[in-house]
Amino acid sequence: MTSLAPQPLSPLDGRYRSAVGELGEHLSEAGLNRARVQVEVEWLIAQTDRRFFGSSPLSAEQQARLRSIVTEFGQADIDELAGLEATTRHDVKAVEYYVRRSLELLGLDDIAELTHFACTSEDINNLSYAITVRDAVREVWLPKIRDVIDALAALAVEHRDAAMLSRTHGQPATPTTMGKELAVFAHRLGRIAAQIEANEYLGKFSGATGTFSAHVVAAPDVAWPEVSREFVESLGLMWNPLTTQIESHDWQAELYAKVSHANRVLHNLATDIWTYISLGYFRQIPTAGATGSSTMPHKVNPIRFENAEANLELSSAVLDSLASTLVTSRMQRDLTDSSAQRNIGVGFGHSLLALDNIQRGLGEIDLDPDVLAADLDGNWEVLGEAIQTVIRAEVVAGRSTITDPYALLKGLTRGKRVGAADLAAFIEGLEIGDAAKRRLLALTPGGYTGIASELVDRLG
Ligand SMILES: O=C(O)C[C@H](Nc1ncnc2c1ncn2[C@@H]1O[C@H](COP(=O)(O)O)[C@@H](O)[C@H]1O)C(=O)O
Repeated sequence: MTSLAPQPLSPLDGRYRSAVGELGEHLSEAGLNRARVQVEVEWLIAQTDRRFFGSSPLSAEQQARLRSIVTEFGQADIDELAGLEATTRHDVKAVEYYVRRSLELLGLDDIAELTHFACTSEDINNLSYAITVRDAVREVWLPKIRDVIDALAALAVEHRDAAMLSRTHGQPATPTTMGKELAVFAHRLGRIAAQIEANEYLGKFSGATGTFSAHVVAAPDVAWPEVSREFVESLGLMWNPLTTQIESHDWQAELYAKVSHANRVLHNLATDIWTYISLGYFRQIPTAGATGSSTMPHKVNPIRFENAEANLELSSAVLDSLASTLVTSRMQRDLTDSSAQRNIGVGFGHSLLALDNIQRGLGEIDLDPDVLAADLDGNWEVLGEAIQTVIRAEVVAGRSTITDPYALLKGLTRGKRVGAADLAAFIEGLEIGDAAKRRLLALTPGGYTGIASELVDRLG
């Protein structure tokens, strides 16, 4: 048999590449290496700007040329780094050699020894992860979830007044509107997205065990913590002053817990829409040429929502695992974080894929008002709550002497099918005020939605 290898093992890099490829800009091996080069280059510029060890500030042109190795980082550089790592067997050392070679090519060999100066690998790695994860979240994941929230909000407004039977415990319950139910999800996801937007991205830059030992022995008079803080902040990150060799990764645990939370709410949305489709509330718009079932030609399956469900579970499994493992490291460091962090893109990739499917799925469903109306019309007993509540108010107001209205309505409706005529006859016979009676007689299941429609208007 002909060998098929090498092939991508992950579907994110195979069939789903087009949906999640944008994340690779940041959360791939190449994205990480480019950020590592950026941190090394910026550290060189920061040191020369401060004239460390008699060095001179680089000219604007020299700085621009140095920074261009970051902005023009491409396949040739990826390959060169792979070649260097094959020798060093140390990924960050390979980056250091790559930067040194770039300095040579730029005629800046005199500052070569400032490359990676006083740094441990984690000084470069933690800043690179903070940069790449921040950019992936802000430039890719958050815009996508905002697209989904916008699509949900638009559907909520569209179906603002579409009365729908509720189901609590799967049983017919006080009606609502489809718009209000979709608005609940938009509201929940909006809150979580705002929390994710506000997540902190911390960075440490303090040497082999977080003590600035090498820094101080090389230059005792420099205010190293201040230099470190300024450098970390210059990368748009928040300075972490107190760590072991590694950044403590608490910001990552916080972020992944929030994204995982968003995943679970999205999962709830996906399974609810799936259920509404199954009830016939939503029709799926068939795509020309597409097949639902390989054997049952009539079918249009809710595959967008089922794909999302599975990928949200996978994403949360990865992100929960990262959030859990990253906050522990034996004594001053072990390398488990390094191995685990290589899967950050997997966690975000499955979530992004699910968001893409939900977004597409939301664009392929049509509400069927006739099914909603028929379901409401078949469940007049849900008005039992309305009637017993009005009777209570009438009793308190002195217009009725009915004792235990709840029991009265329970006797009429519990576990029974009650039609419009039954209820009308029951209401006619009630000892309550005329206005209340008229209000109850005018009520239908579809009209018993409270202020569900107006609640949709509360969406920002
Ligand atoms: O500044 C340092 O390097 C400090 C050093 N600890 C290390 N810190 C960061 N990276 C390290 C460390 N050790 C190994 N490596 C490199 O990690 C890579 C692990 O490769 P893989 O198992 O493929 O994920 C692979 O490239 C390894 O070479 C220490 O001893 O404290």
